[in-house]
Amino acid sequence: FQIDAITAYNTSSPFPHLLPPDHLICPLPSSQNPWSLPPLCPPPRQSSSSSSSSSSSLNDDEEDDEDEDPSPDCIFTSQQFRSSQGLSVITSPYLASVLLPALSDTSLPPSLPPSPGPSRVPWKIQPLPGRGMGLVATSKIQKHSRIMLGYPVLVVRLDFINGGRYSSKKKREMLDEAVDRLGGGVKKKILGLARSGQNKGDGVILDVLKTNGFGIEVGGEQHLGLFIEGSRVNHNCRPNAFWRYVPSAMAMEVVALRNIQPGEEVAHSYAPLGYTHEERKAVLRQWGFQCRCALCSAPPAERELADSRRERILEIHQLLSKASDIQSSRRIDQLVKEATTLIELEELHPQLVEYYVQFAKAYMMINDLKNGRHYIKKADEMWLFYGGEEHENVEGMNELWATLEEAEREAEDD
Ligand SMILES: C[S@@+](CC[C@H](N)C(=O)[O-])C[C@H]1O[C@@H](n2cnc3c(N)ncnc32)[C@H](O)[C@@H]1O
Repeated sequence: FQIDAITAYNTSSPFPHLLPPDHLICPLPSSQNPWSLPPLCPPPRQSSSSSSSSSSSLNDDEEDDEDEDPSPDCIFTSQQFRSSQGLSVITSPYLASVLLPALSDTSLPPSLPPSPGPSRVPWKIQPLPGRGMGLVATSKIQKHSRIMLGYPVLVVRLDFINGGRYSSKKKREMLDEAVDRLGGGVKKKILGLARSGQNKGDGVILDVLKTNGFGIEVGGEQHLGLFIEGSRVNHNCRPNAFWRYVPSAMAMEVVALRNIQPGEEVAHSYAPLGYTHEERKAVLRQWGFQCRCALCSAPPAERELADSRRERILEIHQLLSKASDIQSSRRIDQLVKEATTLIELEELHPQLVEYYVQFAKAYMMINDLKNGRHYIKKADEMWLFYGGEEHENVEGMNELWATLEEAEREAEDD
């Protein structure tokens, strides 16, 4: 199983052998050290190496790979993080340094308070048939409003988990230590996320991470973030919510895609939007469960209709990528309208971001710059909403604007 995805010194460490030689201690002057305990850096195995592309897992101790990363993964802990919620990180010293600006509570914008405060949340966590615990709305939730705000308790570099630089035993010890450093209350909450059947013993933290971790990027590298309440949001193939990550604050927001009525479950999609039933099944198998959302439990005819619409949406994407062959603005208008309607029928609204970009490119290919501008603007607005101001495609959008503006200048010159 391949999964995608920060702290003071504990003298009672159960792993004294993990204590690093001097040169492995993160070299921060103590006055600037944001971590409540000294980082703990067990040396990686001599002959093994890291590899995010490796197929190794915790059960595969003998993995070797060509790219060698000489830096160790260390355990960093801040017990003060977010009004003393606490945070442990397992990553390289360099990547941990990337997180430093996000650690302080005082630099957070007003929209991202360090703790939820006394305000009442519009949901509760309760058992749901066939889906374990889940989030259920207790009052009406407005479209596009924030449903939940959370900060991670654990962030673990994916390469640490999937790579072969540490033995399975060492990985488990480090994960246990990272959680122990957070104190009994947080540890209990983390263990409370374990699947029934998974006892609280060996390897349980890894299992909790695999089934609940959110993929987040730190310094361009994938990490898994564990958010206690966010972990309770189930999957739905027609989601009514999505999650948005704000890297500079390490904040996870769950946001409503549409109005949600009291009693409705709040769920987001763990699989890429637009996949067919079989494609979703394959992705969710990796998460270790069989989906029991309304669409997956619907009669075959309903699922087939959804599949055929999703296949057609993708087909239109491909047709539009060859818009220069079409050369008919009427035909492009038709395809744009058809894709928009199908995306709405399938309730895949976040997919519109990608499609608006495609519509813009198609119009630009046939020199319809007015429509090109219209859809770039719409895509930009949607990227901002779905991805936040720090969204991953800021550069892509800037390039698209630059291409359009150049084409507009050329058209004016002509
Ligand atoms: C991130 S957790 C969500 C919270 C979880 N239900 C709980 O009780 O803590 C993911 C797990 O929830 C269950 N789950 C989530 N969405 C589901 C769905 N649509 N159908 C069935 N099980 C689901 C699966 O067991 C999955 O491994």
